[in-house]
Amino acid sequence: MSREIRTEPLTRDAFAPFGDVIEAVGPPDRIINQGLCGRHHDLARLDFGAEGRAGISVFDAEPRVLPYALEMVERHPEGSQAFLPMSLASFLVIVAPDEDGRPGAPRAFVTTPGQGINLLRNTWHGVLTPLSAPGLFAVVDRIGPGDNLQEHWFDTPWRVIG
Ligand SMILES: NC(=O)N[C@@H](O)C(=O)O
Ligand code: NI
Repeated sequence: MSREIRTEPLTRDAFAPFGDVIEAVGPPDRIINQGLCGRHHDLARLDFGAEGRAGISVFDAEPRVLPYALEMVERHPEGSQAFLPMSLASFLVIVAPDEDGRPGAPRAFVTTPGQGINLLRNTWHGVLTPLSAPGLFAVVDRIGPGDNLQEHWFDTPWRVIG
């Protein structure tokens, strides 16, 4: 079985089982600030559980290049995790379906500049992978008690190609 994953463009529909695409697309839901700002409202299914709260952190991640060796995926059983780039640049988003507690075949999406993403709670995903510098992202995820990280290391890495 090929261990290659070809990247695909990020679309709302393709990503919906895994999370949300956060972007200003189409007409804004509301015009605010005396008509000088369009609000694209409530774009993500955030979830921090009963014992958690929302936190905002900044990730400064090293850029990766394709082909990219995907050695592991992880997931956060207690909450969602959103990545909002602090620069107009594409980045790689790798997710995988769950199959009886293990990740199935991963999918690799490439965002367009201006897109951010929100991962639903317990969604298998690769760690943050910018494709250019600076790899600066605002990250909205759960702050709270308990272990919110489960990792799965592949016996053989997947090879993500463009
Ligand atoms: N561990 C951590 O905070 N980051 C990862 O969850 C990630 O998805 O990058
Ligand atoms: Ni994560």
